[in-house]
Amino acid sequence: MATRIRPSSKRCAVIGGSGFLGRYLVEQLLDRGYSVSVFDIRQGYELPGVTFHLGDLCDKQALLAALQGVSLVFHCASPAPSCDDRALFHRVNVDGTRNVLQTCQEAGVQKVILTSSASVVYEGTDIKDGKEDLPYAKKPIDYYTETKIQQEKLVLEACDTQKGFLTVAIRPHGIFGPRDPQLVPILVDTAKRGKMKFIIGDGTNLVDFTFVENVAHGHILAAESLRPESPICGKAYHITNDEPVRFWDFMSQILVGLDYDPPKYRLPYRLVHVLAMLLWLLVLFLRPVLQLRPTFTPMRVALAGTHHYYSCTRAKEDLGYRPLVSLKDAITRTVNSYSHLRRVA
Ligand SMILES: NC(=O)C1=CN([C@@H]2O[C@H](COP(=O)(O)OP(=O)(O)OC[C@H]3O[C@@H](n4cnc5c(N)ncnc54)[C@H](OP(=O)(O)O)[C@@H]3O)[C@@H](O)[C@H]2O)C=CC1
Ligand SMILES: CC(C)=CCC[C@@H](C)[C@H]1CC[C@H]2C3=C(CC[C@]12C)[C@@]1(C)CCC(=O)C[C@@H]1CC3
Repeated sequence: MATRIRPSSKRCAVIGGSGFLGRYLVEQLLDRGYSVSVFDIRQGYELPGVTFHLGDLCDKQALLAALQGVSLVFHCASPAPSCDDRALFHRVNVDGTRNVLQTCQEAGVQKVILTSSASVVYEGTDIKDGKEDLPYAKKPIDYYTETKIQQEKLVLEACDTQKGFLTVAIRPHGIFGPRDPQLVPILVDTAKRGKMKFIIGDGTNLVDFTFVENVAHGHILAAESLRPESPICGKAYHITNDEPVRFWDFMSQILVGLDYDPPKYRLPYRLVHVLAMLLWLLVLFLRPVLQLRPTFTPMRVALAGTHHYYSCTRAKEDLGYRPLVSLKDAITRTVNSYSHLRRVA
């Protein structure tokens, strides 16, 4: 019979710890004196004090081995939203998360912190100062969001204070910062292809973009506040920069910071959305013979042309959360870190 190592409160595991957010989480945890194991399908970097366990989170035996002696688990692994593979999202985010919860219980883990997403309530229409009690989206904008909803429900429903198995979900929105493989690279690539000339809508829609260090900080506060008697058990928390910004101002600041021209011509939101829907239907129709990846998907157009910002009052009250880095400083640090993507004259 295998012997179980007694969990220590400063020993934690980060599932998805090789990824963008995961690595910041690992760095902050080390700074706070935790010993950290990373479980991921790839090893993204090397860092003294971090042990890597490579495997798929759907594989119970691999995960069980990585969770020995661990009392606290952060689960921030997911296929990238852009991959558009329904079966993969379901296998990893839903079945895989069920496996994470069962394996954590078997390994004697006491606390699970899930990285969910504020988009679990977003349906492509305006959300202004959205609170956590908004209902889950009935028509999620994509498969990624559909499975993030199911994932969050599984994790929050597994919370059982009697058994000492405690869970909480963090819902960040629009994470950005140095080393992000998504937001700035997509934006620069779009600009290089001459497709960043247009503002969709009137350009006044407000959105949350959240600096990655603030998101990691919110996760650690949640972990350290999670106790059987605390009000946070089984709840979801928005973590944002608490400074909603005009979507197009944010994009323009990054572009100008990297010497690209900001978008200046206005296009009506409804028109662009309908065109993106028609294009999407065409892509689906042609899919058996031709794989096309349009820049203007209905989901992207909705993200670019609607308000979607969220209140983080609950996190401030229950977790004592305050963003560590302001939006202004976050943008400066991010732009400076992407000097290799700067426009060459
Ligand atoms: N980025 C954002 O703006 C937002 C992100 N989130 C959530 O935050 C979390 C982290 O996002 P982010 O850091 O951007 O994502 P990343 O893709 O950078 O990190 C996720 C990590 O998980 C790994 N992974 C994927 N599938 C598996 C698997 N089956 N088993 C083990 N590891 C796996 C990935 O490997 P590989 O790279 O090889 O796939 C990657 O290393 C996700 O849950 C995401 O849904 C929520 C809101 C906004
Ligand atoms: C706040 C939030 C949910 C951010 C998510 C990040 C991405 C979804 C964005 C990163 C770059 C963005 C982008 C567009 C849409 C949203 C992003 C993919 C456009 C495609 C919107 C339409 C355009 O004119 C081009 C934009 C390129 C960058």
